[in-house]
Amino acid sequence: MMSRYFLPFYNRIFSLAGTNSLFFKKTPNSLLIRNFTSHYAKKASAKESQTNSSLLRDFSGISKHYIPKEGEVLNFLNRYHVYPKPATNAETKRIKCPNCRPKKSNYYSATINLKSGVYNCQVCMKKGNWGDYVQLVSKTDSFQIINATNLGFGRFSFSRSQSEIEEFPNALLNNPEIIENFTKEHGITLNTLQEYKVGIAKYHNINPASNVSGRIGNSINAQRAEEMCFTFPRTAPFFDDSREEGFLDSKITRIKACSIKNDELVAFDPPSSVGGLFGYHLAKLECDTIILTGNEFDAMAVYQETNIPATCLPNNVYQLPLEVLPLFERFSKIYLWLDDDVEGQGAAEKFAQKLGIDRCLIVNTRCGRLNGPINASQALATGQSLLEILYKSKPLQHDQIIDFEGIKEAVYREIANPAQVCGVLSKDLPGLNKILKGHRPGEITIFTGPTGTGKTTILSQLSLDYCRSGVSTLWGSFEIPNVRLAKKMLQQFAEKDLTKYPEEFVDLAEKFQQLPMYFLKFYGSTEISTIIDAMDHAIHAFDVRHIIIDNLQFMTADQGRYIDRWELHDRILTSLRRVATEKNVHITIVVHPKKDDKELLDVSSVFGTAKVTQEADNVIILQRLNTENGDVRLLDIRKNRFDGTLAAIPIEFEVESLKIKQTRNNRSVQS
Ligand SMILES: Nc1ncnc2c1ncn2[C@@H]1O[C@H](COP(=O)(O)OP(=O)(O)OP(=O)(O)O)[C@@H](O)[C@H]1O
Repeated sequence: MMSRYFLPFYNRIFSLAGTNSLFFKKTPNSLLIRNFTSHYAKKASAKESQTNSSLLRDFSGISKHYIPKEGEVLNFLNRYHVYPKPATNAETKRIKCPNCRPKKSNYYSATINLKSGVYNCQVCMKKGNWGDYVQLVSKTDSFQIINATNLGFGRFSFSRSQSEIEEFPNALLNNPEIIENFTKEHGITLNTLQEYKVGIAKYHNINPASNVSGRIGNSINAQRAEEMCFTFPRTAPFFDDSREEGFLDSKITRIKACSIKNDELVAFDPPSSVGGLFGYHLAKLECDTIILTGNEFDAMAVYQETNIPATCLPNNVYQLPLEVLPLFERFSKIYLWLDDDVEGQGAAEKFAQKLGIDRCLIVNTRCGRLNGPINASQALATGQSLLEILYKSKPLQHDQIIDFEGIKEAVYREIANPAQVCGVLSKDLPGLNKILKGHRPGEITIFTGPTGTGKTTILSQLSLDYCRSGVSTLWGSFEIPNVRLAKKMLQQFAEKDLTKYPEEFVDLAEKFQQLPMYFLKFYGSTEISTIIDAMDHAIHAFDVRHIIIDNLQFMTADQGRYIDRWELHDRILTSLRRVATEKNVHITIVVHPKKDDKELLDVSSVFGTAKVTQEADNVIILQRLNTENGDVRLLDIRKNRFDGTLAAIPIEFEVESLKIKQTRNNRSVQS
């Protein structure tokens, strides 16, 4: 299924990022990219007869190289009530033109190819690729996805002036000892560092939450002191109209600061996400190939050894956000060189689909071996030939039918990384890992418990926990407003009552702003089709991997007047199951229990028919028991499709941090 991907939405992201940053006050990002493509088109036309129009047009949010999946075009048409009629062949259908639709005489004047999504109108002569069609049909800016920045958290502009930022590389040059240590440790030369404009500077608000693999500790309070950091600039092209013949240059749009002592401590300046990529300025106009790696060290290692421009993911998590997609449009070949493990290769496949699989090649650092270096920087450090590894890259298979040979490497990878197959681990609740083994994509979790026992509070904490380990998260809070939810989350993030420490808000908000955490603006009763559209969009635009719906009853209030309420819930569960499976995301749904006198709830207490819990992979019940020692709460895992382990964890609540933790000296109780 395909969602509505909007240009208005996309432009909003650009303008949000752009108008507020120091540099972009005069030059919003959208203008910058458009000017860049325009300039590129001018140059390209001199060399080859490229279609300028395709280079000049605005980016629709979907790459022009994107190939729709089987059935995606038809599903989209059905969703928008566009019912195609037969045309000349089975693959092509007649549709109402999205451009000249208002005129009745022009009904069904356009054709669309159900495989490629390419459309063409014989009346208004409008034609375009799948992204263009989606953009035309999805005209209304109804996407209601926001992040902490939109909620008013954090900072939008650089912490210092552009001229100070441009001095960072010189500060590095004045520190030969740092250069020597870096070169020795990573095998990356001073020349490469300079080409990438790497520098050093002091940053104080280092964020241990931004981390790809989540290997770092939890304490965010220990990081208040200033740290000397390497600075890795993100650059974007800039076209200066004022100069004769135009002038194409690049400007620094954002800095990633990374502690010299501990490269897992990271801060972004500005904290809000902005268009621009590390080393993008190295891809000159004539370049048609780029390598996308997982981090700056890999990008520099690859560029140094292959001489092919290499960049890395912008946000330190497995996320290729909409802001940077247009920067890849001009390349005809993109190598995806992410970590050769389950997570990395899963992300590489997803990004290849997003960028267009026909122009992507996937690099496996291990080249099918069970062990060895996992990424480019490790390969460089162990003396491997990066060029040889690059030559062995392979395209992603189109075919639906595959033999064992085709999946052998993926099977090896799963054998070599059993922990990653189990999913992302909770840092706050190790007891939960022992039972559920981890937070896995493609699953549905039903979370229930009596009213007011702390379901939202726990899910807020858990989602934050996974998000800090790099799981991009979308919250659908239909009961409590986003500002209240975000406030609760920020208190859990700070691990203290912020009303007592208001002076810490600014720093914390900046850290929080950098998390891949998004919120649906919908509130109260909302149609499931609207929600699925928004989910699809968030999955495409922000690589969301965890979606929380809190809660099913509020989301469906006043709906299903003509059908049974339980039947409505069944239908919704079927739709959400399909999203979880097809898009490989984890969906957690809060469902209130039936009105029941039972003190101890069980799977049959979940509101609705048995289908609700049958569709679920996990059922977690927050139990509240009145004992002689008072009120006791348990996280009771009553269904676990992954390995069947069932148990209950006694929990206690900390009022200051609004967080739960496993009760001390109290092991989980086997069900
Ligand atoms: N384990 C707990 N022990 C005591 N109080 C808690 C606990 N968890 C949350 N609370 C407090 O209880 C209140 C309700 O919490 P919360 O909104 O998370 O409950 P809920 O189960 O989601 O409610 P509802 O059923 O209305 O959706 C909040 O004020 C919260 O701080």
